[in-house]
Amino acid sequence: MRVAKFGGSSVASASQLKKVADILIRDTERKFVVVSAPGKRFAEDTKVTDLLIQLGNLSNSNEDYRTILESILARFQEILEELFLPTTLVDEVRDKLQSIMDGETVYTHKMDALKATGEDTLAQILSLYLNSLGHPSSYVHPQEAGIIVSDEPGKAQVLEESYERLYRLRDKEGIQVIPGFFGYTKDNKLMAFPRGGSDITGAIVAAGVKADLYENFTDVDSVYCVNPNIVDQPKEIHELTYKEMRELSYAGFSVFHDEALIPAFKAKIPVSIKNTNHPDNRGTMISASRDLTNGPVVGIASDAGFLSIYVSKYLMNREKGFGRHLLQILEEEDISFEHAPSGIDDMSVILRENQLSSEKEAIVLKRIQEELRVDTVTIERGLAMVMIVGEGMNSTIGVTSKASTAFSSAGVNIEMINQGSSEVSMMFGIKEEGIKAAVQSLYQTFFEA
Ligand SMILES: Nc1ncnc2c1ncn2[C@@H]1O[C@H](COP(=O)(O)OP(=O)(O)O)[C@@H](O)[C@H]1O
Ligand SMILES: N[C@@H](CC(=O)OP(=O)(O)O)C(=O)O
Repeated sequence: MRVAKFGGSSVASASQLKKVADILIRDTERKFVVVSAPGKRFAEDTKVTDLLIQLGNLSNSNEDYRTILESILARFQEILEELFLPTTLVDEVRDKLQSIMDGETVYTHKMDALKATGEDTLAQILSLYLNSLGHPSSYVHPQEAGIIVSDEPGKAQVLEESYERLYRLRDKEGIQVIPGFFGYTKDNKLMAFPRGGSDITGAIVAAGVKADLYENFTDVDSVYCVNPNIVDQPKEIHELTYKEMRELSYAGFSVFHDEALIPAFKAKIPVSIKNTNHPDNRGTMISASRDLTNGPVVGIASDAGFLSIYVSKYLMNREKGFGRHLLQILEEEDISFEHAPSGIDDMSVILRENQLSSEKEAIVLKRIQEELRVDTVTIERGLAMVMIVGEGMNSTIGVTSKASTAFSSAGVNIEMINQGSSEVSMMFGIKEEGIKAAVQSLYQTFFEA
């Protein structure tokens, strides 16, 4: 039994949905389907989720949202018409969006409820379409499926009890279509996962129903060893371990959500990344182990939007509780951190830039100065993290020196190295403007030399 998740690009239009139906019909093992909201049909297009967020923002600021609302409804209308399905669903969606914006109490978190409407509507459309083709299918709402999550709007996390509830879905007949991207709290509040979170729903459903395989259908033939938007036609990766994929996704391989690896990993379900447009291509298989035949480095990921808080204080190494106190200040200001490399008299804390608004920055700087009596505290924005990943990499001599040479030949200064805390990755902090040159040079060094 398999779970197939189709991303936004795979359900962006009626012609894409026809490919989805073909894939499902071809293999009766595909009993569970998780879908995203319609994504981009062409490069300059806007994802339905982004339109829904714009709708929410306009409504919150009491601005005219009619044009956006109509363009959202038009996306669904067009799909329904081209699939020869009744368009009555469009009126239901209009009423629903309107009632969310009017603040009906059932939708406690307005933005989450609006965002969820994209996947919720698409799941209903796909189920209607499969039935119209003569393949029995049912739409299963996440609440009915039993996807129970924490009360964290826009960043919900699944609760353990969901898995047992989901297991009951195994007995249902036909293809079950579940919308991705959201679940419900114990007290029935709709909560969305982080952006890109339909991958997470797919992994949760796969773990819950104890699937043999979780297939993640997208718009690329495989996971490539670098982001294809940085290097043209990079090499494909056919096998990855959970650990490798988790690190690569975290560090910028947006093809699969990093938080989707854990449920699959815990339940030991292999994940297959496939292209909806070329479903017969091999794709990428992610599992607990792989043959270590293709060199120590399997992928190079990069992500921008980080900042570093640098503090120095003479004899910091002898001051008990310094690190704890620094991190406690961040905790008390509701800021999460990503990395914290340290030296004898200094320590840096790396955060995502969106964690620290300019108001919060002033508060944090003041608190660090006053409470920790540091010699220096500075904040550097505009940083990027470049991660090279591979099982066995840290036990291979010379990887760091090859990587450093690649950075220097690209003319990119390394601001920070974090090596060794993870068994499978090495991370370099650089200035954002160096990303492209650094990744291209690393690609040449590890994959083309
Ligand atoms: N290393 C990588 N390998 C493959 N795709 C990548 C990689 N890094 C970034 N991507 C991007 O991820 C995209 C697919 O992910 P996403 O847009 O979330 O798809 P979907 O619409 O299926 O959810 C690709 O089109 C590609 O631009
Ligand atoms: N539609 C949501 C969730 C998602 O997973 O989308 P996609 O499969 O297009 O990445 C988003 O855009 O964030």
